Amino acid sequence: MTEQRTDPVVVVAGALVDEGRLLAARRSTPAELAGRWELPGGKREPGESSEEALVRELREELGVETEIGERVPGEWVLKPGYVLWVWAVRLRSGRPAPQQEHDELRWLTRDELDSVDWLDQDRPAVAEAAARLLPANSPAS
Ligand SMILES: Nc1nc2c([nH]c(=O)n2[C@H]2C[C@H](O)[C@@H](COP(=O)(O)OP(=O)(O)OP(=O)(O)O)O2)c(=O)[nH]1
Repeated sequence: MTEQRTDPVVVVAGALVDEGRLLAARRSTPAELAGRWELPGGKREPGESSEEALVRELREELGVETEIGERVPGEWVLKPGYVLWVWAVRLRSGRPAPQQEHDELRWLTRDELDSVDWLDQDRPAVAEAAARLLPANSPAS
């Protein structure tokens, strides 16, 4: 018998960077993920490109308009059948504010990345995004 294979579900997420800081978002749902930190985003809907999905998700989840930049190379398994793809994202307008899916947002310098409890499966993606997108040291204050 031939093995049945289906493509994994792609979760698209944004590495929003502003003034040398990366935006981390704390999930408020579902219960098993609540309190853990992630890169905001979500699943693509049928017919949407990844970039379109990400712009929509960031509008819904943070209330902002964004410009999608380069993809952060890599693909991270979130759970069986789900993979995470990440893009560099810049703010076009608005100031991110938590909506339904999150209850707190924080802008983190590279030195502060370990100060939040990232979802385990997000850690390698966050490390890769930070290595590519954040300055090596905290910006001078
Ligand atoms: N958005 C996002 N989801 C993540 C990350 N890491 C991680 O394991 N996940 C999981 C949580 C969810 O099971 C799934 C994404 O679902 P979601 O709830 O954010 O997406 P969505 O907005 O399309 O949700 P829905 O309409 O199906 O409720 O991936 C991450 O960094 N960002």
